[in-house]
Amino acid sequence: MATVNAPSTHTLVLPHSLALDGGQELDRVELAHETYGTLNADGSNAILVCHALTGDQHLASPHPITGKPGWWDRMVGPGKPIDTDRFFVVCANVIGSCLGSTGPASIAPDGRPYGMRFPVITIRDMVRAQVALLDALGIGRLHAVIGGSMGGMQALSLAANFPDRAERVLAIATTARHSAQNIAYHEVGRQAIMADPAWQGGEYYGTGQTPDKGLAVARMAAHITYLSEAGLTGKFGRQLQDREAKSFGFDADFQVESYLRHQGLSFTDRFDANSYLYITRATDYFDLAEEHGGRLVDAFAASQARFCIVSFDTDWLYPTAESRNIVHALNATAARVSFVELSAPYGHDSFLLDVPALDRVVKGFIQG
Ligand SMILES: CC(=O)SCCNC(=O)CCNC(=O)[C@H](O)C(C)(C)COP(=O)(O)OP(=O)(O)OC[C@H]1O[C@@H](n2cnc3c(N)ncnc32)[C@H](O)[C@@H]1OP(=O)(O)O
Ligand SMILES: N[C@@H](CCO)C(=O)O
Repeated sequence: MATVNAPSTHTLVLPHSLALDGGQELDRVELAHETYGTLNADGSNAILVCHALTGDQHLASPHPITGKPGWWDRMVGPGKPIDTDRFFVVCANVIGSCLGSTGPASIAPDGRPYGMRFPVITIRDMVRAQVALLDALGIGRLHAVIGGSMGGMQALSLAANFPDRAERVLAIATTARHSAQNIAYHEVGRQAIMADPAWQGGEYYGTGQTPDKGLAVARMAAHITYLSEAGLTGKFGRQLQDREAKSFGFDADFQVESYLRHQGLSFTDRFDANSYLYITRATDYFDLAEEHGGRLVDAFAASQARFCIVSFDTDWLYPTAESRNIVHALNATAARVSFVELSAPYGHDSFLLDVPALDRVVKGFIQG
Protein backbone atom coordinates (compact mmCIF):
# COMPACT_ATOMS: atom_id res chain seq x y z
CA MET A 1 0.00 0.00 0.00
CA ALA A 2 1.21 3.50 -0.78
CA THR A 3 2.28 5.45 2.28
CA VAL A 4 3.37 9.01 1.68
CA ASN A 5 3.28 11.61 4.40
CA ALA A 6 5.51 14.34 3.04
CA PRO A 7 3.92 16.05 0.05
CA SER A 8 6.28 16.10 -2.88
CA THR A 9 5.56 15.71 -6.56
CA HIS A 10 5.87 12.23 -8.03
CA THR A 11 5.58 11.41 -11.68
CA LEU A 12 3.80 8.34 -12.96
CA VAL A 13 4.38 7.21 -16.53
CA LEU A 14 1.16 5.50 -17.54
CA PRO A 15 1.82 1.84 -18.38
CA HIS A 16 -0.30 2.07 -21.52
CA SER A 17 -1.13 4.67 -24.14
CA LEU A 18 -4.17 6.83 -23.53
CA ALA A 19 -7.00 6.57 -26.06
CA LEU A 20 -8.46 10.05 -26.49
CA ASP A 21 -11.98 11.23 -27.36
CA GLY A 22 -10.53 12.92 -30.44
CA GLY A 23 -9.53 9.52 -31.82
CA GLN A 24 -5.79 9.80 -31.21
CA GLU A 25 -3.59 7.90 -28.78
CA LEU A 26 -1.15 9.58 -26.46
CA ASP A 27 1.96 7.54 -25.66
CA ARG A 28 4.16 7.70 -22.60
CA VAL A 29 1.77 9.92 -20.67
CA GLU A 30 3.32 11.40 -17.55
CA LEU A 31 1.16 12.45 -14.63
CA ALA A 32 2.69 14.69 -11.99
CA HIS A 33 0.87 14.17 -8.73
CA GLU A 34 1.06 14.65 -4.98
CA THR A 35 -0.35 12.49 -2.23
CA TYR A 36 -1.03 13.39 1.39
CA GLY A 37 -1.71 11.05 4.29
CA THR A 38 -1.70 7.27 4.29
CA LEU A 39 -3.73 4.82 2.26
CA ASN A 40 -5.35 2.34 4.65
CA ALA A 41 -5.06 -1.43 4.31
CA ASP A 42 -8.25 -1.91 2.30
CA GLY A 43 -7.68 1.21 0.21
CA SER A 44 -11.00 2.72 1.27
CA ASN A 45 -9.92 6.14 2.54
CA ALA A 46 -8.73 7.75 -0.70
CA ILE A 47 -9.95 11.14 -1.89
CA LEU A 48 -9.15 12.44 -5.35
CA VAL A 49 -9.09 16.22 -5.58
CA CYS A 50 -9.24 17.61 -9.11
CA HIS A 51 -7.86 21.06 -9.81
CA ALA A 52 -9.34 23.92 -11.80
CA LEU A 53 -8.25 25.42 -15.12
CA THR A 54 -4.80 26.71 -14.20
CA GLY A 55 -4.35 24.81 -10.97
CA ASP A 56 -1.94 22.00 -10.36
CA GLN A 57 -0.95 19.16 -8.06
CA HIS A 58 0.29 21.57 -5.37
CA LEU A 59 -2.87 21.22 -3.39
CA ALA A 60 -1.34 21.91 0.02
CA SER A 61 2.34 22.34 -0.76
CA PRO A 62 4.07 25.54 -1.89
CA HIS A 63 3.90 26.34 -5.59
CA PRO A 64 7.38 25.81 -7.06
CA ILE A 65 7.30 29.04 -9.09
CA THR A 66 5.31 31.50 -7.00
CA GLY A 67 6.29 30.09 -3.59
CA LYS A 68 2.70 30.63 -2.46
CA PRO A 69 0.90 28.05 -0.33
CA GLY A 70 -0.93 25.27 -2.14
CA TRP A 71 -4.21 26.38 -3.70
CA TRP A 72 -6.32 24.46 -1.12
CA ASP A 73 -3.89 24.66 1.76
CA ARG A 74 -6.66 25.87 4.03
CA MET A 75 -8.84 22.87 3.14
CA VAL A 76 -6.34 19.98 3.13
CA GLY A 77 -4.10 18.91 5.98
CA PRO A 78 -4.09 17.36 9.46
CA GLY A 79 -7.31 18.33 11.25
CA LYS A 80 -8.55 20.36 8.27
CA PRO A 81 -11.87 19.70 6.48
CA ILE A 82 -10.11 17.20 4.21
CA ASP A 83 -8.25 15.65 7.10
CA THR A 84 -5.02 14.01 5.99
CA ASP A 85 -4.82 12.23 9.38
CA ARG A 86 -7.85 10.23 8.17
CA PHE A 87 -7.76 10.36 4.39
CA PHE A 88 -5.24 9.59 1.69
CA VAL A 89 -5.52 12.54 -0.66
CA VAL A 90 -4.40 12.47 -4.28
CA CYS A 91 -4.09 15.45 -6.60
CA ALA A 92 -2.66 15.23 -10.13
CA ASN A 93 -1.77 17.89 -12.66
CA VAL A 94 -4.14 17.30 -15.59
CA ILE A 95 -2.85 16.19 -18.97
CA GLY A 96 -2.48 19.20 -21.25
CA SER A 97 -1.15 21.31 -18.38
CA CYS A 98 2.40 22.45 -17.71
CA LEU A 99 3.33 21.59 -14.13
CA GLY A 100 4.88 18.20 -14.92
CA SER A 101 2.12 16.26 -16.66
CA THR A 102 2.26 15.61 -20.38
CA GLY A 103 1.14 18.65 -22.35
CA PRO A 104 2.01 20.69 -25.39
CA ALA A 105 5.38 21.75 -23.92
CA SER A 106 6.39 18.11 -23.40
CA ILE A 107 8.77 16.33 -25.71
CA ALA A 108 6.97 14.23 -28.33
CA PRO A 109 8.28 10.82 -29.43
CA ASP A 110 10.21 12.54 -32.27
CA GLY A 111 12.30 14.45 -29.74
CA ARG A 112 10.71 17.86 -30.35
CA PRO A 113 8.12 19.62 -28.17
CA TYR A 114 4.58 18.77 -29.20
CA GLY A 115 3.46 22.39 -29.56
CA MET A 116 0.25 22.42 -31.57
CA ARG A 117 0.83 18.81 -32.60
CA PHE A 118 -0.46 17.90 -29.14
CA PRO A 119 -3.90 16.33 -29.59
CA VAL A 120 -6.97 18.23 -28.47
CA ILE A 121 -8.08 16.64 -25.22
CA THR A 122 -11.34 16.57 -23.29
CA ILE A 123 -12.33 16.55 -19.65
CA ARG A 124 -13.08 12.82 -20.03
CA ASP A 125 -9.53 12.28 -21.31
CA MET A 126 -8.20 14.02 -18.21
CA VAL A 127 -10.34 11.72 -16.09
CA ARG A 128 -9.14 8.62 -17.94
CA ALA A 129 -5.60 9.61 -16.97
CA GLN A 130 -6.67 10.21 -13.35
CA VAL A 131 -8.26 6.75 -13.21
CA ALA A 132 -5.06 5.19 -14.57
CA LEU A 133 -3.24 6.93 -11.73
CA LEU A 134 -5.70 5.52 -9.19
CA ASP A 135 -5.08 2.05 -10.63
CA ALA A 136 -1.34 2.51 -10.25
CA LEU A 137 -1.78 3.66 -6.63
CA GLY A 138 -3.92 0.61 -5.82
CA ILE A 139 -7.11 2.61 -5.29
CA GLY A 140 -10.20 0.78 -6.52
CA ARG A 141 -13.05 2.83 -5.12
CA LEU A 142 -12.59 6.38 -3.91
CA HIS A 143 -14.09 7.54 -0.67
CA ALA A 144 -14.73 10.77 -2.57
CA VAL A 145 -13.85 12.75 -5.66
CA ILE A 146 -13.90 16.50 -5.17
CA GLY A 147 -13.32 19.49 -7.40
CA GLY A 148 -14.20 23.11 -8.05
CA SER A 149 -14.78 24.66 -11.46
CA MET A 150 -12.96 22.48 -14.03
CA GLY A 151 -12.20 20.18 -11.10
CA GLY A 152 -15.95 19.82 -10.59
CA MET A 153 -16.35 18.89 -14.25
CA GLN A 154 -13.82 16.11 -13.73
CA ALA A 155 -15.65 14.92 -10.60
CA LEU A 156 -18.94 14.74 -12.53
CA SER A 157 -17.23 13.10 -15.49
CA LEU A 158 -15.70 10.46 -13.25
CA ALA A 159 -19.12 9.73 -11.73
CA ALA A 160 -20.66 9.44 -15.19
CA ASN A 161 -17.95 7.48 -16.97
CA PHE A 162 -16.52 5.40 -14.13
CA PRO A 163 -19.60 4.97 -11.96
CA ASP A 164 -18.03 2.33 -9.69
CA ARG A 165 -14.97 4.39 -8.82
CA ALA A 166 -16.36 6.88 -6.27
CA GLU A 167 -18.67 6.65 -3.27
CA ARG A 168 -19.08 10.38 -2.96
CA VAL A 169 -18.95 13.15 -5.54
CA LEU A 170 -18.56 16.77 -4.47
CA ALA A 171 -18.81 19.26 -7.34
CA ILE A 172 -18.33 22.93 -6.49
CA ALA A 173 -18.96 26.05 -8.61
CA THR A 174 -19.24 24.08 -11.80
CA THR A 175 -21.46 23.07 -14.70
CA ALA A 176 -22.43 20.01 -16.71
CA ARG A 177 -21.70 21.84 -19.94
CA HIS A 178 -19.98 24.99 -21.11
CA SER A 179 -22.43 27.70 -22.15
CA ALA A 180 -22.09 29.95 -25.19
CA GLN A 181 -20.92 32.74 -22.87
CA ASN A 182 -18.28 30.49 -21.28
CA ILE A 183 -16.97 29.50 -24.72
CA ALA A 184 -17.03 33.14 -25.83
CA TYR A 185 -14.77 34.29 -23.00
CA HIS A 186 -12.33 31.48 -23.67
CA GLU A 187 -12.23 32.32 -27.35
CA VAL A 188 -11.26 35.93 -26.54
CA GLY A 189 -8.32 34.58 -24.56
CA ARG A 190 -7.23 32.14 -27.21
CA GLN A 191 -7.36 34.78 -29.91
CA ALA A 192 -5.27 37.11 -27.74
CA ILE A 193 -2.58 34.41 -27.49
CA MET A 194 -2.66 33.53 -31.16
CA ALA A 195 -2.51 37.22 -32.16
CA ASP A 196 0.74 37.66 -30.26
CA PRO A 197 3.57 37.44 -32.86
CA ALA A 198 5.68 35.60 -30.28
CA TRP A 199 3.20 32.71 -30.37
CA GLN A 200 4.66 31.63 -33.75
CA GLY A 201 1.97 29.08 -34.46
CA GLY A 202 2.70 27.52 -31.08
CA GLU A 203 6.33 26.73 -32.02
CA TYR A 204 7.88 29.14 -29.54
CA TYR A 205 9.64 26.62 -27.32
CA GLY A 206 13.40 27.20 -27.38
CA THR A 207 13.12 30.41 -29.43
CA GLY A 208 13.66 32.71 -26.45
CA GLN A 209 10.30 34.33 -27.14
CA THR A 210 7.03 33.43 -25.46
CA PRO A 211 3.60 34.94 -26.13
CA ASP A 212 3.41 36.59 -22.72
CA LYS A 213 1.50 39.62 -23.94
CA GLY A 214 -1.27 37.49 -25.42
CA LEU A 215 -1.36 35.15 -22.45
CA ALA A 216 -1.55 38.08 -20.03
CA VAL A 217 -4.51 39.59 -21.88
CA ALA A 218 -6.19 36.16 -21.94
CA ARG A 219 -5.79 35.90 -18.16
CA MET A 220 -7.00 39.46 -17.61
CA ALA A 221 -10.23 38.78 -19.49
CA ALA A 222 -10.72 35.43 -17.76
CA HIS A 223 -9.86 36.80 -14.33
CA ILE A 224 -12.77 39.24 -14.50
CA THR A 225 -15.08 36.24 -14.86
CA TYR A 226 -13.69 34.70 -11.67
CA LEU A 227 -14.66 37.74 -9.59
CA SER A 228 -17.85 39.65 -8.89
CA GLU A 229 -18.88 43.22 -9.50
CA ALA A 230 -19.44 43.76 -5.79
CA GLY A 231 -16.02 42.26 -5.04
CA LEU A 232 -14.26 44.52 -7.53
CA THR A 233 -16.17 47.57 -6.35
CA GLY A 234 -15.45 46.74 -2.73
CA LYS A 235 -11.74 46.26 -3.37
CA PHE A 236 -11.03 49.03 -5.85
CA GLY A 237 -14.08 51.11 -6.66
CA ARG A 238 -12.95 53.92 -8.96
CA GLN A 239 -9.85 54.62 -6.91
CA LEU A 240 -6.76 55.79 -8.75
CA GLN A 241 -3.46 53.92 -8.63
CA ASP A 242 -0.52 55.88 -7.19
CA ARG A 243 -1.74 59.24 -8.49
CA GLU A 244 -3.88 62.19 -7.47
CA ALA A 245 -5.55 62.78 -10.83
CA LYS A 246 -6.33 61.03 -14.08
CA SER A 247 -3.45 61.00 -16.56
CA PHE A 248 -5.57 61.72 -19.61
CA GLY A 249 -3.58 58.90 -21.20
CA PHE A 250 -3.64 55.13 -21.15
CA ASP A 251 -1.54 54.30 -18.14
CA ALA A 252 -3.13 52.17 -15.48
CA ASP A 253 -4.88 55.15 -13.88
CA PHE A 254 -7.33 53.00 -11.97
CA GLN A 255 -6.41 50.49 -9.29
CA VAL A 256 -8.52 47.88 -11.01
CA GLU A 257 -6.46 48.30 -14.20
CA SER A 258 -3.22 47.98 -12.29
CA TYR A 259 -4.57 44.91 -10.49
CA LEU A 260 -5.63 43.21 -13.73
CA ARG A 261 -2.29 43.96 -15.37
CA HIS A 262 -0.58 42.40 -12.38
CA GLN A 263 -2.81 39.31 -12.54
CA GLY A 264 -2.11 38.97 -16.27
CA LEU A 265 1.65 39.40 -16.05
CA SER A 266 2.19 37.24 -13.00
CA PHE A 267 0.21 34.46 -14.67
CA THR A 268 2.76 34.30 -17.50
CA ASP A 269 5.43 33.36 -14.95
CA ARG A 270 3.60 30.18 -14.00
CA PHE A 271 1.69 29.04 -17.06
CA ASP A 272 2.34 27.96 -20.62
CA ALA A 273 0.31 29.67 -23.37
CA ASN A 274 -0.26 26.51 -25.40
CA SER A 275 -1.48 24.69 -22.29
CA TYR A 276 -3.95 27.52 -21.83
CA LEU A 277 -5.25 26.94 -25.36
CA TYR A 278 -5.66 23.21 -24.84
CA ILE A 279 -7.21 23.31 -21.40
CA THR A 280 -9.72 26.03 -22.25
CA ARG A 281 -10.66 23.94 -25.31
CA ALA A 282 -11.23 20.90 -23.13
CA THR A 283 -13.66 22.83 -20.96
CA ASP A 284 -15.44 24.29 -24.01
CA TYR A 285 -16.00 20.77 -25.33
CA PHE A 286 -17.41 19.64 -22.00
CA ASP A 287 -21.04 18.62 -22.34
CA LEU A 288 -21.92 15.66 -20.16
CA ALA A 289 -25.37 15.24 -21.70
CA GLU A 290 -23.99 15.22 -25.24
CA GLU A 291 -21.51 12.50 -24.21
CA HIS A 292 -24.42 10.35 -23.02
CA GLY A 293 -26.89 10.51 -25.87
CA GLY A 294 -28.24 14.00 -25.22
CA ARG A 295 -29.87 13.59 -21.79
CA LEU A 296 -27.99 14.60 -18.66
CA VAL A 297 -30.06 12.17 -16.62
CA ASP A 298 -28.56 9.29 -18.63
CA ALA A 299 -25.05 10.41 -17.71
CA PHE A 300 -25.74 9.55 -14.07
CA ALA A 301 -27.96 6.51 -14.61
CA ALA A 302 -25.33 3.95 -13.56
CA SER A 303 -23.96 5.87 -10.58
CA GLN A 304 -24.62 4.70 -7.02
CA ALA A 305 -22.63 7.58 -5.53
CA ARG A 306 -23.84 10.21 -3.09
CA PHE A 307 -23.57 13.67 -4.61
CA CYS A 308 -23.15 17.10 -3.13
CA ILE A 309 -23.47 20.04 -5.49
CA VAL A 310 -22.37 23.48 -4.28
CA SER A 311 -22.76 26.86 -5.96
CA PHE A 312 -22.01 30.45 -4.92
CA ASP A 313 -24.61 33.19 -5.17
CA THR A 314 -22.16 35.65 -6.77
CA ASP A 315 -20.75 33.21 -9.36
CA TRP A 316 -21.86 34.47 -12.78
CA LEU A 317 -19.45 32.20 -14.66
CA TYR A 318 -21.18 29.00 -13.54
CA PRO A 319 -24.25 30.43 -11.83
CA THR A 320 -26.49 28.51 -9.45
CA ALA A 321 -28.86 27.64 -12.32
CA GLU A 322 -26.09 25.39 -13.74
CA SER A 323 -25.87 23.52 -10.44
CA ARG A 324 -29.65 23.18 -10.25
CA ASN A 325 -29.56 21.64 -13.71
CA ILE A 326 -27.19 18.96 -12.41
CA VAL A 327 -29.32 18.42 -9.31
CA HIS A 328 -32.49 18.02 -11.39
CA ALA A 329 -30.81 15.34 -13.50
CA LEU A 330 -29.58 13.55 -10.37
CA ASN A 331 -33.06 13.74 -8.84
CA ALA A 332 -34.48 12.17 -11.97
CA THR A 333 -32.25 9.14 -11.43
CA ALA A 334 -33.25 9.00 -7.74
CA ALA A 335 -29.63 9.63 -6.82
CA ARG A 336 -28.79 10.64 -3.27
CA VAL A 337 -27.99 14.29 -3.76
CA SER A 338 -27.70 17.35 -1.58
CA PHE A 339 -27.40 20.86 -2.90
CA VAL A 340 -26.44 24.15 -1.33
CA GLU A 341 -26.02 27.65 -2.68
CA LEU A 342 -23.53 29.42 -0.47
CA SER A 343 -23.40 33.14 -0.01
CA ALA A 344 -19.96 34.65 -0.61
CA PRO A 345 -19.00 38.00 -2.09
CA TYR A 346 -16.07 36.86 -4.20
CA GLY A 347 -17.71 35.39 -7.31
CA HIS A 348 -16.64 32.16 -9.00
CA ASP A 349 -13.25 31.91 -7.29
CA SER A 350 -14.98 31.80 -3.89
CA PHE A 351 -14.07 28.11 -3.72
CA LEU A 352 -10.40 29.14 -3.52
CA LEU A 353 -10.94 31.73 -0.82
CA ASP A 354 -11.80 31.83 2.85
CA VAL A 355 -15.46 30.80 2.93
CA PRO A 356 -15.99 28.96 6.24
CA ALA A 357 -19.41 27.70 5.12
CA LEU A 358 -17.70 25.78 2.30
CA ASP A 359 -15.29 24.20 4.78
CA ARG A 360 -18.26 22.98 6.82
CA VAL A 361 -19.99 21.54 3.75
CA VAL A 362 -16.84 19.75 2.59
CA LYS A 363 -16.12 18.34 6.04
CA GLY A 364 -19.71 17.27 6.62
CA PHE A 365 -20.04 15.59 3.27
CA ILE A 366 -16.85 13.58 3.30
CA GLN A 367 -17.07 12.60 6.96
CA GLY A 368 -20.81 11.95 6.95
C1 LIG B 1 -8.45 25.38 -7.94
C2 LIG B 1 -7.13 25.61 -8.52
O1 LIG B 1 -6.72 24.81 -9.21
S1 LIG B 1 -6.23 26.98 -8.19
C3 LIG B 1 -6.29 27.89 -9.58
C4 LIG B 1 -5.08 28.60 -9.86
N1 LIG B 1 -4.85 29.64 -8.97
C5 LIG B 1 -5.43 30.79 -9.12
O2 LIG B 1 -6.28 31.04 -9.96
C6 LIG B 1 -4.90 31.77 -8.17
C7 LIG B 1 -4.73 33.05 -8.83
N2 LIG B 1 -5.90 33.75 -8.61
C8 LIG B 1 -6.02 34.56 -7.60
O3 LIG B 1 -5.13 34.81 -6.81
C9 LIG B 1 -7.35 35.18 -7.51
O4 LIG B 1 -7.15 36.53 -7.60
C10 LIG B 1 -8.10 34.84 -6.29
C11 LIG B 1 -9.45 35.47 -6.49
C12 LIG B 1 -8.28 33.36 -6.13
C13 LIG B 1 -7.34 35.33 -5.05
O5 LIG B 1 -7.95 36.36 -4.43
P1 LIG B 1 -7.25 37.18 -3.28
O6 LIG B 1 -6.50 36.30 -2.35
O7 LIG B 1 -8.32 38.02 -2.75
O8 LIG B 1 -6.13 37.98 -4.05
P2 LIG B 1 -6.34 39.21 -5.04
O9 LIG B 1 -7.29 38.86 -6.11
O10 LIG B 1 -6.63 40.43 -4.24
O11 LIG B 1 -4.91 39.34 -5.69
C14 LIG B 1 -3.78 39.63 -4.91
C15 LIG B 1 -2.66 40.05 -5.82
O12 LIG B 1 -3.01 41.23 -6.53
C16 LIG B 1 -2.05 42.24 -6.27
N3 LIG B 1 -2.73 43.53 -6.25
C17 LIG B 1 -3.74 43.91 -5.44
N4 LIG B 1 -4.09 45.18 -5.74
C18 LIG B 1 -3.29 45.60 -6.74
C19 LIG B 1 -3.16 46.82 -7.47
N5 LIG B 1 -3.93 47.87 -7.22
N6 LIG B 1 -2.23 46.89 -8.45
C20 LIG B 1 -1.42 45.83 -8.72
N7 LIG B 1 -1.51 44.64 -8.06
C21 LIG B 1 -2.42 44.54 -7.08
C22 LIG B 1 -1.49 41.89 -4.91
O13 LIG B 1 -0.24 42.51 -4.72
C23 LIG B 1 -1.41 40.40 -5.02
O14 LIG B 1 -0.29 40.08 -5.81
P3 LIG B 1 0.42 38.65 -5.70
O15 LIG B 1 -0.64 37.62 -5.96
O16 LIG B 1 1.47 38.67 -6.76
O17 LIG B 1 0.97 38.55 -4.30
N1 LIG C 1 -8.98 30.85 -10.98
C1 LIG C 1 -9.04 29.43 -11.09
C2 LIG C 1 -10.42 28.93 -11.35
C3 LIG C 1 -10.90 29.20 -12.74
O1 LIG C 1 -12.04 28.44 -13.00
C4 LIG C 1 -8.04 28.93 -12.09
O2 LIG C 1 -7.41 29.72 -12.75
O3 LIG C 1 -7.87 27.73 -12.20
